Amino acid sequence: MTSQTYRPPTADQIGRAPKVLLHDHLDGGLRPGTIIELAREAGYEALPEQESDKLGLWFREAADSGSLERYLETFAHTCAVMQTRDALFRVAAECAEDLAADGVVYAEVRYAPEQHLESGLTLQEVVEAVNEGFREGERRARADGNRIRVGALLTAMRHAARALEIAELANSYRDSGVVGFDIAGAEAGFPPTRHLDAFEYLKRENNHFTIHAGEAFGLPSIWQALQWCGADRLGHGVRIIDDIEVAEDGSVELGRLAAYVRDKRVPLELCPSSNLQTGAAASIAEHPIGLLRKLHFRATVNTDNRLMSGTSMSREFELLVDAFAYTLDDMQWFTVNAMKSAFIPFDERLAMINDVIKPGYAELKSEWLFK
Ligand SMILES: O=c1[nH]cnc2c1ncn2[C@H]1C[C@H](O)[C@@H](CO)O1
Ligand SMILES: [Zn+2]
Repeated sequence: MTSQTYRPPTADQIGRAPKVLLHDHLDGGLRPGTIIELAREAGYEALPEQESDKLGLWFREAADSGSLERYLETFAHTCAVMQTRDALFRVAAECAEDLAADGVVYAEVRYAPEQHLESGLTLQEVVEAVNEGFREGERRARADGNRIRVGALLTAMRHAARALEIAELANSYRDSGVVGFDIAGAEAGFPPTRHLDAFEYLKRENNHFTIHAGEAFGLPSIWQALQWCGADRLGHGVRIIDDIEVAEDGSVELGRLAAYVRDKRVPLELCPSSNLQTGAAASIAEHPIGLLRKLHFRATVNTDNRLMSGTSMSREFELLVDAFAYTLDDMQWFTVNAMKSAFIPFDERLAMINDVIKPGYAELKSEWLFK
């Protein structure tokens, strides 16, 4: 065996590798057992299953519909049990704990405050409960020997009309735990420009935002998100592939928009498993991430909704390693891309890359020498 031999990272190494997560929904990542307990406490009787394994399976199967609209229907159950301060605190704390146990060192977790007002909480109370939960989860992780930092992204629902209000909310908490803004929900029929006032406001405030675009709808959505709204990153953005042509001889031609996205280093928050469920890709092996990585787009790997996809950051990387024979160097590349694209200040991103991510991968990459 020479040092040139391909050594696929083992599942254990993938688990221990430092990982960075930019696209994860708080209401898409609850533990099934927690949903059942919270539903009992809240008197919510519409859960389709009462046993946690069965409930987890139900979410995965119900989300496996091939349509974003039907996929989104499953969130009615998670949002229903996230209506009190204690429930939000618990879900946020467990989220940080679960991510840290999976080797995630930095995460931006998003949710839509407007979906958590049914029991009388104010928008501010929602944000504060989630922030306190994240801090608690960070502390619990530390007690378990794991290190993680979690920032919140506030999402506005694109079918609703509260985007400016939520953008103002995000801005008012920018120094206390909220690192940016997003819009989510059904994409077809709800173009990003519908919320232009929110994006223009955030730009005037020198604040950061990402936009779900190019998931269920194609290039026009990506184009609007970037050129009309000024998004810093693209949530998914996977359909940028429609603007890339690969000829029979393997030569590649980028259209104007794809060239812009690559030239400007626009981060793509790719979510492979989620895309299989909503129909944006047929299999992991056929997922555009393979080509986008080869072409050096600023691609990142994300979970989207751990509950609905039955996934984790480690699992997403395991699937990619199987499909594309990725190495620890590839994993490091995706992870550094993600850290470069995070919404926290430059000096913190740099320290994360140089003092946490690179040493973590160096340690893993040298293990074969001592076997
Ligand atoms: O992948 C997605 N695309 C669009 N919207 C999504 C996706 N995953 C979750 N959402 C929605 C449903 C949640 O209730 C909301 C806030 O997290 O965001
Ligand atoms: Zn999403």
